[in-house]
Amino acid sequence: MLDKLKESLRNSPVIKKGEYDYFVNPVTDGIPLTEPELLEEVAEEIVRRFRPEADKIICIEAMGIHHATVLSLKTGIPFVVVRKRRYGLPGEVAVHQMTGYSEGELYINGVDSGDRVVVIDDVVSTGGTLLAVLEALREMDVDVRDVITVIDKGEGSRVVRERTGFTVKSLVKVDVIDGRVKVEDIPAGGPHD
Ligand SMILES: O=P(O)(O)OC[C@H]1O[C@H](OP(=O)(O)OP(=O)(O)O)[C@H](O)[C@@H]1O
Ligand code: HPA
Repeated sequence: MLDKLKESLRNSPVIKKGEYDYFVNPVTDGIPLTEPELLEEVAEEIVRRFRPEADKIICIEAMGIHHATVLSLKTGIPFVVVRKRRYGLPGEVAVHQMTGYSEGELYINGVDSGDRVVVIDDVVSTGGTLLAVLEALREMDVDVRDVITVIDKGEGSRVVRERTGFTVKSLVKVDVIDGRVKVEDIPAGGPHD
């Protein structure tokens, strides 16, 4: 199960971003090469495990977009992208994103009070991105049905659960130890489901 994903993660180079150990992988960076079979394996497993049902999929620029695209094609659920670019459209909501190595603004458009949504991203690490987006969606009275990431890294999913009550559902757990990516299965129906 998820053999392509786990193999690609184990082979991911790790770079330092300041003190942060950053693994580089097609799922999270679109490099070195994003093979359709990997995207297919990831999306198939998300559908099989979590059966997403919603009015909209919400993904976060940039590396949530390719996963949302495949999931949208598979489920027929349309998706909207939380962008790093301000549009100034009526109702736009800006949130401040902080990760383990960067910070910036994210802009939510195309999401309305009462929408039933599934939030998807490539990875949760410190939880800073999901915290900002989920708190904004709660303020907007949006009905968040599921929060899904392909990869669970570090302590971010615990932080998100403690601060928002949402359980982040992920496919695999990774940690960087001595400059190498270690991958653990998350059993289907496990603590993340
Ligand atoms: O849990 P966190 O510590 O917030 O880290 C997770 C976030 O980090 C990356 O976003 P980033 O904006 O850095 O990169 P991207 O544009 O490549 O998606 C990733 O796509 C997640 O959104
Ligand atoms: N790799 C790729 N994307 C990320 C990471 C990482 O280690 N942490 C947060 N986003």
